[in-house]
Amino acid sequence: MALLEVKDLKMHYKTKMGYVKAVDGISFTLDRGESLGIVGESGCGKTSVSMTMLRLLPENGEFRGGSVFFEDDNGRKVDLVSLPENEMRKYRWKGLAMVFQAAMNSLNPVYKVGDQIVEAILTHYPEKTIDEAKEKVAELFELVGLDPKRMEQYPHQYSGGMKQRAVIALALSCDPKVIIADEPTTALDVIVQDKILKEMKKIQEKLNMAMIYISHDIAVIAEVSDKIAVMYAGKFVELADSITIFKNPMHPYTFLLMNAFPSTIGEKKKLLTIPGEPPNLLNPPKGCRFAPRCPFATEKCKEEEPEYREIEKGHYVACWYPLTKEVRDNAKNNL
Ligand SMILES: Nc1ncnc2c1ncn2[C@@H]1O[C@H](COP(=O)(O)OP(=O)(O)OP(=O)(O)O)[C@@H](O)[C@H]1O
Repeated sequence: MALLEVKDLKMHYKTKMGYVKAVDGISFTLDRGESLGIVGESGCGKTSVSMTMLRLLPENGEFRGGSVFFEDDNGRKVDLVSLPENEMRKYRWKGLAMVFQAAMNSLNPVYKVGDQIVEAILTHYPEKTIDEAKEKVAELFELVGLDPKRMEQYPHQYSGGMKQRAVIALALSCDPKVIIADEPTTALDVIVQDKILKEMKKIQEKLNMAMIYISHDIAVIAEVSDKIAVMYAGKFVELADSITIFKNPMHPYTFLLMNAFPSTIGEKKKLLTIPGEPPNLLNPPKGCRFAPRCPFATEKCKEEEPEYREIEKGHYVACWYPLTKEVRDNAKNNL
């Protein structure tokens, strides 16, 4: 069984204008040691997916259905969605831990960085002594590339990159099985960003942890993810291993997303544009949500919603007319 199995997850935000359908039927699986990248434009619901999985919803976030099966230490399959809150707490941090967007600001400025992580460890492992917790923090500092002497310092004495490393150490402190990293490095300059991502990947492999990376940048995601899910307007439109996503993107949105940004490496390519704006999630289009912006859409796409289905092994696509190489080559010259 997969470590994590998310099935038809739905969560909508209640607003004065109606319901924002931010998570609208998301399904995927994640094995031990595997990494999944979730990519999509701002506002498509990436953060909402992880918040729904962890059940950290704001007051107006309404769970609307689905399951989040997690394999616990005893090999039991637990649906996190159905657990009472006090049970769920055992799975946050120890089961699934999260590195939030702008996580660097999540360190408390008035406490020493080391003490904050010691406290997290003692909360989840009350049987540990302070010395044992400190020893663990020192190990984690080494692991994320921080000098353990810095445990005695306050957050303002850290650079942005160092704070980010400390937050990663915090996320690792309870030995989670899955880490969800939501744009973990966007506040950092590109070089530091790249370095930290690569190091996170190494740590993930070393500890055989599963990882979910969230980013709007498909190039960043590709570097660290075994498989990639492309999200559009509250839904996954395509999911496959990273190589397949790049070599054989079948959903028009994936194809356009990959060809809409200049690449710093590789051949020079003509840039394609994605016309229009993402839909308003209060009232998404009734057929395929991408149809109004899709250069390949037909009347059927505007009327009927395509099923998200496995087209070839491990390759899921929600499109009435999955792209072939021929269509893509043609489009590169003619769009
Ligand atoms: N508390 C809330 N109440 C109402 N709508 C919300 C709330 N939080 C988010 N939304 C809306 O839900 C949708 C999904 O937001 P979400 O932050 O999950 O997207 P995202 O893909 O993570 O975006 P970004 O990359 O900008 O973080 C957006 O339309 C957003 O405006």
